[in-house]
Amino acid sequence: MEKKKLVTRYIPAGMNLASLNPQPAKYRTKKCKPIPFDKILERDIFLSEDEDVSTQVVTSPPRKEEKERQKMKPPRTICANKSLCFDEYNIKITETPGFEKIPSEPPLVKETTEAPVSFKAKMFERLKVTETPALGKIANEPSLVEETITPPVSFKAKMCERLKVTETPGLGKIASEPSLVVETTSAPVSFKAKMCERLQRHKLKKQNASPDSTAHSSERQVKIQKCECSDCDKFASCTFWLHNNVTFDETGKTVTKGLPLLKGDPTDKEISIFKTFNKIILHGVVIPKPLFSLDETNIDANIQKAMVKINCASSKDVQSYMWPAVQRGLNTFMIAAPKSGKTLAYLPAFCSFAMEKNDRYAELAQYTGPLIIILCPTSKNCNELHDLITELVVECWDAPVVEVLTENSPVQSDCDILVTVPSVLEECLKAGKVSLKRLCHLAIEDGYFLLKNHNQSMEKLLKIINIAQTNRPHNKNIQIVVSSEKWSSDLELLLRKLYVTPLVCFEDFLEAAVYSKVEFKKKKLKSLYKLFYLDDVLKGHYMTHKAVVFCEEEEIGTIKEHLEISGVECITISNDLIEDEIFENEDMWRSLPTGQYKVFLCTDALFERTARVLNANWVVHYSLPSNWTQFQKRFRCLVENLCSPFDVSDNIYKTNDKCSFLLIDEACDNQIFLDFFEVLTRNLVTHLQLK
Ligand SMILES: Nc1ncnc2c1ncn2[C@@H]1O[C@H](COP(=O)(O)OP(=O)(O)OP(=O)(O)O)[C@@H](O)[C@H]1O
Repeated sequence: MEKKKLVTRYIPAGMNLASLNPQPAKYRTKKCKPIPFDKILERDIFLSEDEDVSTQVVTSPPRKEEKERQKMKPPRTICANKSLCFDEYNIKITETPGFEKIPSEPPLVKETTEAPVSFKAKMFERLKVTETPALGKIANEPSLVEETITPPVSFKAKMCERLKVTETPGLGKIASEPSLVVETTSAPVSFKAKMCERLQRHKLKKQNASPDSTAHSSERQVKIQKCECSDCDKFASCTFWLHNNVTFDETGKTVTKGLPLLKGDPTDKEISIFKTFNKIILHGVVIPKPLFSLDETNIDANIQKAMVKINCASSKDVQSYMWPAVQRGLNTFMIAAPKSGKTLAYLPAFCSFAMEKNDRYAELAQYTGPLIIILCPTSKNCNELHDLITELVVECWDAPVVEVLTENSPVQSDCDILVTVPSVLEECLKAGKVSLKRLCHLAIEDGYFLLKNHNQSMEKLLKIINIAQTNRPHNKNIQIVVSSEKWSSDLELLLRKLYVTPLVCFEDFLEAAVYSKVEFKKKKLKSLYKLFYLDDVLKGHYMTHKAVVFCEEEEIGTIKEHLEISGVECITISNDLIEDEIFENEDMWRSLPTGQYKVFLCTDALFERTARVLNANWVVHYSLPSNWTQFQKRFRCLVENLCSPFDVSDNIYKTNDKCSFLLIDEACDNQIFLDFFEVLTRNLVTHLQLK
């Protein structure tokens, strides 16, 4: 049926129409029974075909004239119920398909003189009929009907209240609820229009939810009334981290979700490849081909120019592997020394992503919130990072919008890169000032520090991001990049919990040993007894556990002699050997079969001249080196036996599979000892909880 707009006038809710505008007796119906609202026919609401809609009146005529006009008018049969009286008052109804059609056609009844209260009653009646669990029940309808003398605002306010209370994410909020309450003198049509629009939206969403609309997707399809996981329950009941136009609770709607950030139960044996490239240890399911210069990457040309300007045209060791990995969207953990280029390993790629947002993330254009979040330990770090980004994008005409958030304040809606600290992000999410709907990349600077010292905020953020990611109405995943100077049990927990196993990259052999759960043993004793202790450690084990012993140059002769007297065979390299002889010795040691191993005895300086002493099981620190860096480098001898925490079984310590023995005597350098002690404590406590 073709719809026509109806000319009518505003009747404030609650006003007794009969008293305002009494009808001549001849037009009054005889005790006409009110007809329930849901029985009203479409034709009762719309004008008949021959009605001239061009004569729509927008303003009410003067009351006297109007009365006269009413008297002259023949009785109308437009409304089945006088309480609607749409044709007689200037209410302009813009009926939309959102209103349900009324199926049965009751006989038409002439206009009645019933009070406008019935309009409210009908509205309630109608709402009751179309009641859904999402809208909830009206608690005190009868009393509402009685309140006909209350000002019109109360009806609207109550309706608003009701809508507000029963609001669900599926229905979305009415954009301007407060104004509805305030605008008590404006025409109720706006309220009605909103109701219509809302119903229409609801109906449209139902239509759009046909399986075909998402059938093309190859990702996980989750049928959402509400997904059955408890996370979704949480999401449905607590929407503070997302704004309110997400549509998840639509009956029968199929939504394609992205992969979660975290998984429920960690599984073993996930990392299959462990590779060592000169100074870099990589562990991951896939290891991308390294790139050694900027022009091999897909980083934006203008960002490359900026990198060249700051003398970063060729990659640092970590960057060689991280540039391609980050570019491919892999989750990555990089553990390397301070100023080793960790930030510039991911930042240029992230800035490029933000600049390509119109192509790369076209489907996210309708959402707000940052595409990239970078979490730093302090506000100072945030500002430094902001400066670095500015340096990188200075030449770009389409530079991303970058915002540093160091206090709880609203984030620009067009922000692409948000740099902040965990506690502030947590607060902003709670306050609904940041949306995660567009988030596709998350960088955690100094992961060791953040997971240890901001563990509670980090815990919440990771969980919230995980929930948000699995409940967003699109299938984009969130890439996570963690940079850190140290490895810890907190990082291990995060590694195990990430749904997509990351590529782990170490530039530090000691940190890789911590990662691989090498057992660290220490013995404090007088230097006189060190030789005897060394005997004890090696005798009976050295043939089955390849050992490298580090000592001072002047100690080599004594140790070798002592060990040989005890029946422990050694291979030594000393300063008087030329390169070829060193190579021969290390080659021989490398190729010894199990059960016939010999101890490899060397100094730090000589060890640095070797390239292939990589497959030891034990590293014995007979003497400490002069600095911490040399100490860290000693762990290179274990590198071929390192494995991921996924591969380490519980009884690893009982097998003495990979061990470090530290002999501490009077000559021990205090600082190295303290640093080493700190390493020992790393795996003792896990601060993060990601249940
Ligand atoms: N490829 C490169 N070539 C030359 N210099 C580089 C390169 N990458 C980074 N640098 C320089 O190294 C310094 C540190 O870089 P970056 O901030 O990326 O390291 P980082 O490991 O993240 O540092 P931090 O320990 O402060 O976190 C910067 O001054 C930067 O200019």
